[in-house]
Amino acid sequence: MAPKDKGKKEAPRPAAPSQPAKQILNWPAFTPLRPQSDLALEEVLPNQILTIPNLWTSTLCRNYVSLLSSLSLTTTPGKPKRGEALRVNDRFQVDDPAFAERLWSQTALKELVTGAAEVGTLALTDAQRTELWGGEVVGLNPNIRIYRYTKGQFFDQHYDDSNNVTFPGAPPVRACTTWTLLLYLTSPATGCVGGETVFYPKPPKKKSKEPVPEPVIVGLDVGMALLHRHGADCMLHEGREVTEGEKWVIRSDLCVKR
Ligand SMILES: O=C(O)CCC(=O)C(=O)O
Ligand SMILES: [Fe+2]
Repeated sequence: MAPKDKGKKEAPRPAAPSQPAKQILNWPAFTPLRPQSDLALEEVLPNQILTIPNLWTSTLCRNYVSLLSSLSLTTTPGKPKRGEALRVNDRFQVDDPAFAERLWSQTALKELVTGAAEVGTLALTDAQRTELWGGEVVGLNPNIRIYRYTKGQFFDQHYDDSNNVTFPGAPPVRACTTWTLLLYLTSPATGCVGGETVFYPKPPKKKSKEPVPEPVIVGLDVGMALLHRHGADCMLHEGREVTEGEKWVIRSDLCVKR
């Protein structure tokens, strides 16, 4: 749950189940990729916002954008329900456990997040890592969302909720989401202007003389993954308006055992 009374929530998933991925998409292989030793988790705001620059190469991002451009995306309604954030973008959603597993295991994500990589991880004990991710990370949310923002589109301020997820298998693994994953496929280098993801630290109490903290602005960077804590400790955030070109993002979430 997001902090109470402090802002809007992202709209829940539509009730209608997504279509099986195989009927729709043949996701290209994750190639080329940089060697894992070139990649690192970077702290933008410790405990809240982390990035992995170049998780995907620009070639891979370009190939995905050209595939995704052929999909028929749904434009979200301009009028949100009460309590939901205004979001104007084009999106495609699919339940695809196999793709989520590939994105987790066939990129540097799993090794960097779990601390298995030799370089580029955060210097944490196992207990600190469990605390950071909110439990034992088991993979990515199979609910994969693709966003395209064209000129004038944006995602207004909101909090991301935690959701329960069940990973298929024998036995199935019961998990819940704890961090949002955004993978940016475009940036100013591909002609996309604006679209930054902006986080608003909690303002000080009314009587406090503390200054209002500056927002944390994460600019788009082709192939960069952004992870931010969600659920009860989610920061208020938004996807700023795109003013030129197209912003493409793949969204999933880190899942921990429950
Ligand atoms: O597109 C962005 O920069 C933000 C997306 C977002 O906040 C979300 O998917 O919940
Ligand atoms: Fe969000």
